[in-house]
Amino acid sequence: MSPSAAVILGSAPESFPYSVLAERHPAIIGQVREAFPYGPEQHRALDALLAGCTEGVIEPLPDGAWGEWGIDDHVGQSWFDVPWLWSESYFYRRLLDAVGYFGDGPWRGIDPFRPSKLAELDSQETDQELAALDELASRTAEEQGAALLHGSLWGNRADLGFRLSDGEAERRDAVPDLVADDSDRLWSLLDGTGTLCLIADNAGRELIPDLLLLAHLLEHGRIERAVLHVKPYPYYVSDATTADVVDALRRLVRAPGRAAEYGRRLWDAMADGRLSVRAHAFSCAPLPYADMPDDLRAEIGGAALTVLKGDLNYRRLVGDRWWAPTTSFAEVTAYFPGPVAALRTLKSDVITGLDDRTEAALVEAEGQRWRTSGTHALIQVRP
Ligand SMILES: O=P(O)(O)OC[C@H]1O[C@](O)(CO)[C@@H](O)[C@@H]1O
Repeated sequence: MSPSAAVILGSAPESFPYSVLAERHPAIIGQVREAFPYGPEQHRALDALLAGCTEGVIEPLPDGAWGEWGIDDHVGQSWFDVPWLWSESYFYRRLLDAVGYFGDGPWRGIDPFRPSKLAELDSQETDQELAALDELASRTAEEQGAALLHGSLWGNRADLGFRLSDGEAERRDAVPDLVADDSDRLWSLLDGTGTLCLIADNAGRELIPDLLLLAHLLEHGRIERAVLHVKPYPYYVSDATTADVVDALRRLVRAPGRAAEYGRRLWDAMADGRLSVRAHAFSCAPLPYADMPDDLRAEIGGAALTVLKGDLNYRRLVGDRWWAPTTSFAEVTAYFPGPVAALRTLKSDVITGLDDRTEAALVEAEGQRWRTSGTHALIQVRP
């Protein structure tokens, strides 16, 4: 029998999910309001959303949207009483409606999070991270691959340093930064044949290292093709869309040093089809990947490996549930149509696949803070 556990809701005061619904969402509304010179219509809609998201109930979406994603089961319920994953996702959809993103007016298609994404791309930290590529050039291909894999992993914390993994340091630590590390297994699946699907997470300082990793894998013949799955519309503040991929590639090709070479190779790979971008509607669904539609299942099932980046994708991959931390990652991902890897820094309560000793050491050192602090990460693979 496949394992099961209770779905995470946002209803428990003091819990992390509750704080996201009660505090983080109102703060995001405030930031979006500040970012653009919206008119009275948008301000009124944002006011209504602010009141609704903390004290109201789930309401129908325009044009009967989300019928296939369970909205009829939730209309009339408090935002805090439906699955947290569903409620958060619904918040971003409602926010886009409020600012006219899907409307017929002049604000159609304007990403309310674009200013913060661009600021990150333009930051000094991004300059420094790209400059690190010059130093990396003298390393072996394996060392470069390991560094870029870790860059992509820790980029999920927006704290990228192209860290060459220091195995010694990790053994010295009582609680390792990396709480599970299947990277050898991951490399063994990249044998040069087939397609890698990379299901991206954030734009800016996470997407840049994701792209660098893809450039390396293509250049060194570890994969034949890559498909980068991004969001069809802005989501969870910084999630990458096609426009963000374009911005990141333009940033790379204009950078000094080796970064531009990586950018140029990716640009060429886009032109000849070895790298493509996909923005499937289900990428913004409020549901776990276990519910993915048949066309996506077939597409992903044909890949040599699918890599899911980030915390939200991890929640959707294993199911946003109160798993016991030692629940088998292989069992909860058995439904996934093909080999799958998760690269994630830990930013929410969900966790699977830990061994007893690691869990005990984490709890001993930090109570339950390790689950949400973003200071730990994992690489988990189910071949
Ligand atoms: O960008 P990531 O790694 O997907 O993290 C986003 C995470 O932040 C949260 O929105 C909480 O703040 C989680 O719901 C989500 O899992």
